[in-house]
Amino acid sequence: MYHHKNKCIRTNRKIQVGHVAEEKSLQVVHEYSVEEIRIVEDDKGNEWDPYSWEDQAPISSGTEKLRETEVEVEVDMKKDADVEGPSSVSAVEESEEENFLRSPICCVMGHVDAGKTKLLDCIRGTNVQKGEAGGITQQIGATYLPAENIQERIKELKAADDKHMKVPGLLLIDTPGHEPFTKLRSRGSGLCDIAVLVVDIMDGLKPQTIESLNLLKSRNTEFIVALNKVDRLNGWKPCPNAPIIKAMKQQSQDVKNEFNMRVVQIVTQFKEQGINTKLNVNENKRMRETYSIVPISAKSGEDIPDLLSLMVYWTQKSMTEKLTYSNEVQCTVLEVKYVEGLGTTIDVILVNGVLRRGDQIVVCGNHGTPIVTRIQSLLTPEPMKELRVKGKYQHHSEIRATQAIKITSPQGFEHAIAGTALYVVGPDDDLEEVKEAAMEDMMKSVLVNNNKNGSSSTAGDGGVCAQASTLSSLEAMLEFLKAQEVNIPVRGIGIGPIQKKDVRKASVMLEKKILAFDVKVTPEAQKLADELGVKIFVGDIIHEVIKAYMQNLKEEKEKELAAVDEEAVFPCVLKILPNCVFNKKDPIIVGVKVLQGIVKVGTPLCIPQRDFVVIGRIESIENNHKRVDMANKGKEVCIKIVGTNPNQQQVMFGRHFNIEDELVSHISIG
Ligand SMILES: Nc1nc2c(ncn2[C@@H]2O[C@H](COP(=O)(O)OP(=O)(O)OP(=O)(O)O)[C@@H](O)[C@H]2O)c(=O)[nH]1
Repeated sequence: MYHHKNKCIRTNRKIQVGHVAEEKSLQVVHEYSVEEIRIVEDDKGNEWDPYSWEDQAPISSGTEKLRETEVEVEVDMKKDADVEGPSSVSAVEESEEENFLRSPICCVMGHVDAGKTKLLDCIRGTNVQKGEAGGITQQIGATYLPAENIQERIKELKAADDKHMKVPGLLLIDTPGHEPFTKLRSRGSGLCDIAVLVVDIMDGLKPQTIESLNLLKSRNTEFIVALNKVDRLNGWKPCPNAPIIKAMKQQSQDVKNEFNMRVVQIVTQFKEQGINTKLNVNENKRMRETYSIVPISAKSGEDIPDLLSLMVYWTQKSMTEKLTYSNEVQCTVLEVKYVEGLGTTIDVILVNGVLRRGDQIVVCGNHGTPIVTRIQSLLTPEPMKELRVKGKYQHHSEIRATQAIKITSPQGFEHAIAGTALYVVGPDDDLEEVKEAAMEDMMKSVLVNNNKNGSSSTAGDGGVCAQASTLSSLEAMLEFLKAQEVNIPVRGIGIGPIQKKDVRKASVMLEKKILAFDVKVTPEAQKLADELGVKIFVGDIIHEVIKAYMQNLKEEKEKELAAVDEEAVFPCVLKILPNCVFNKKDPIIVGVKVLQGIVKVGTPLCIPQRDFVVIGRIESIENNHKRVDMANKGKEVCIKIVGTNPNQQQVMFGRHFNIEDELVSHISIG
């Protein structure tokens, strides 16, 4: 017996169970036929006789308001006989998993003022754009478009007749176009299955269009170009909601000429970015190689149905695997927001799985500790409304993906971090493991992002651990560390006070150093650090932490060289190889052949032919790009020579010595 707390509807010889997308429509997750059903009883105790339904007019979506009905369905299905479903959703999920598609997530991107919000307003029939501060999108908004609404919008299209909509809807995410919002943009685009790149036909490609394009390219995300504001072409005659071909027929030759000229210009601009595009006049069958351009007006509505239809049919046709619904919860925090009366809430995108009221969840916390709480309420805006816009929320006991949801919890989400994953703690999960996984995931993504954006931290095995009080201060610190003049590679990161586990992590690294910004070191951690030889540089100002680290590095180098001084110098004679002078002055980097003896790191070198002028000391030796400590007679290696005494005159290849001179170990130096 399955207990369906969802709304359901009866149709001829069938009962459909699912989630209500809006008053009159149901996102069907299971359909039982008359033959499968034995008893159906609703929450009022009324028994529904399936066999008499044949004679009744069907009660189906669009004909009457759906009732909040709790139904008990006793189903005579052998394959489901052993399954005890805790709720409607889980009762159906196993049998449906194979062929149930989730709604695609579509991210709307583009340069500032290209018309992203206006486009969404036009699709929804709302006016978010006017309500935004200065008309600028400040956060990522999300809107769910149920299939029924999409079908309504595209019903006039010829192509819609012979296509079947398999996805339950479309989740649209509006991202800000202003420069400071790069992080938000990458957050939104990271979630999306397909994107709409909005380009103003009058402006063409602008810096943030190119930035969005690069994000999409780096993530291999397919996209459609919405060439917006066609109504701004001089002399344009508006044709609301008309397909572009029809609208173009109404235009004068001058308008057509200007349109063609601008399209050619924009196609060329995309080509310059390595992207092939073409107007989507007939169906674009080579969409992966050639991206479609759909000319639209978000103001007067031209070609919007075509754009919607392309988004839906292209995703469901080409991304079946990606869109196949999975029970495993995949959920990302998009925004952390304080809402009057609700406290600090999180807006999440549920990509897969089900969230239920009362679920225990784990979310990454800004101070290094994860937030463990329970879902107090699951809220969605009314369908076709935006999550950002204040209004009435619908309350749910459970929600199946794909959806944008506002979540509240008893203690709020004050320190939750946007852009990180939300985990549900299942009955068999170990809470500690889930907490660790949540924080690990976040740390990894911060480090990967940092490395991707040009950090040198991947160079060699070296690198420090960086730790700060909050995520944003950690990100700021990482920015400083990778600045060209500093360039300190980072191997590990952490948030919050330095504890024993952080010291242990650093102790297994080559450098054994922690740079700590604005955090405390627990006494136990400091004790362990002393035992394990981990150096911790702490400070409230990033520059000072870096300065202390640099100073220590310099002192260590000097100590190393001094230690080498005390060692016996091995005699060697080196010949400079032709075309192998890579740096002419301090540090001199040259390829040499060992003619006599052994060349070792630390060996001071001089030039007998030039009055034994000392050119410096060998700091490192590389053989086939690998660091070595020494090289024997006959070997060809690359050596780096650093000056020994800052007060001495700098020796330079080409001025003080040249290719004919042999380099010889200087036995009496030090
Ligand atoms: N004529 C015309 N104006 C439009 C169209 N689409 C948008 N606009 C106008 O362009 C301006 C910017 O539109 P928005 O929708 O706020 O642009 P946006 O891309 O969301 O901008 P950000 O949120 O700042 O990134 C507004 O004044 C809109 O009214 C269009 O199709 N035609």
